[in-house]
Amino acid sequence: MLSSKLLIKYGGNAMINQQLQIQIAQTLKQLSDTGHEIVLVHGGGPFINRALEKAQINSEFIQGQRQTSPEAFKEIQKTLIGEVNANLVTTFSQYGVKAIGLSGLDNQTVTVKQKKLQLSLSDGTNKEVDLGRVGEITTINPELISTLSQNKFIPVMASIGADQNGLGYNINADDFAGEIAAAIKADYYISLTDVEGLYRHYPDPHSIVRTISLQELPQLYGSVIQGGMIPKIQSCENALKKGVKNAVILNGTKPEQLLHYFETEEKIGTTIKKQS
Ligand SMILES: Nc1ncnc2c1ncn2[C@@H]1O[C@H](COP(=O)(O)OP(=O)(O)O)[C@@H](O)[C@H]1O
Ligand SMILES: CC(=O)N[C@@H](CCC(=O)OP(=O)(O)O)C(=O)O
Repeated sequence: MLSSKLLIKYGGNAMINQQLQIQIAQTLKQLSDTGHEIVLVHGGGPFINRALEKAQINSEFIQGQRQTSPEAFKEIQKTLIGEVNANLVTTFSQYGVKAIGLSGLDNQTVTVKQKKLQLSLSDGTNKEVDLGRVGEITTINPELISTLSQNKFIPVMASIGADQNGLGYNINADDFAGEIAAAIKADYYISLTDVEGLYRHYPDPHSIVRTISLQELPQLYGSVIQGGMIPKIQSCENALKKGVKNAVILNGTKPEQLLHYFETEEKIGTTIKKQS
C-alpha cells in the first residue's frame, strides 16, 4: 500500500490491558515507519466508568452518549487527559512512537456547542433530551495536528473540547474521531473496538456484516445498531459523507488486525461504503 493518511480511533474497550496497548504501539511504529501519516483519537469509557463510580457520580448512556453533569465532566476530563492520554503516550513513547498527547483544547483544535438528542417515541412524537456537558463539534482547526503528523509525530488525542466561552465539554470519542478524520482528509478512518465489526444479530460474531453502504444504514439504527455502536457507525457515515475515502471497524483486542487489514482490505472487520 502507498503511504496514506490514517485516523485511528482506539476505543476504551480495546485498551483494557497493558499488553494490548503495547501491541498497538508496535503496530503504530510499523505503520509510521512505512510512511503513513497517523492521527490517533482514543476513548476511555471503562476508565471513566471506574472514576465516576469511585467519585460516587451516577451516569447514564442515551444512544451511546453519556449524560454528563458538571461534576461528572470534571472527573471525565481528569480521566481522559490526566490518566488515559498520559498513560497511552507513555507506553507509545517507550516503544518508539513519536507520540504527542493532546486534546481538542490545544490551540482550540476542536470547538463545540451543547449536543441535543432527538429521541423518537413509540407514539410517533419526538422528544429532545438534555445531555448536559456533552459537546457537538462545530469547528475543527486541523493546523496543529496536521503539522505534527506531516512531521512524523503521532498526535494522540483525548475527546475533550470547549465552546466559544471556554467551557469544557465531554465529546463521544467516535464523534470526535469521525470529525477529525474529515478535517484532516484521511484516506482511512479505522475504528478499533472490542467486537469484530457490526453484527447483524449481536452478539453472534458469525452474523458479521462485511460491507454495508451508507444507503442501507438508516433502517438499522435502533434495531441492529445499538448502544456504543450508534455513535461508531454514525461517525463512519459522517466521515465518508465529508470526503474520507474508507471507513472500517476492526477488533482492537486483536491488534494484529490493523496490519492485516492493509494486506487483505475488505476480508476482515466491517467496511462502510459510500455506494452499494
Ligand atoms: N450490532 C452490533 N454489533 C456489534 N456490536 C454492537 C452492536 N450493537 C451494539 N453493539 C455494542 O457496541 C459495543 C462497541 O461500542 P463501545 O462499547 O462504545 O466500544 P468502544 O469503547 O470501542 O467505543 C460492542 O461491544 C457491543 O456491545
Ligand atoms: C459523550 C460521551 O459519550 N463521551 C464518552 C467519551 C469517551 C468515549 O467515547 O470512550 P469510548 O470510545 O471508549 O466509548 C464517555 O463519557 O464515555
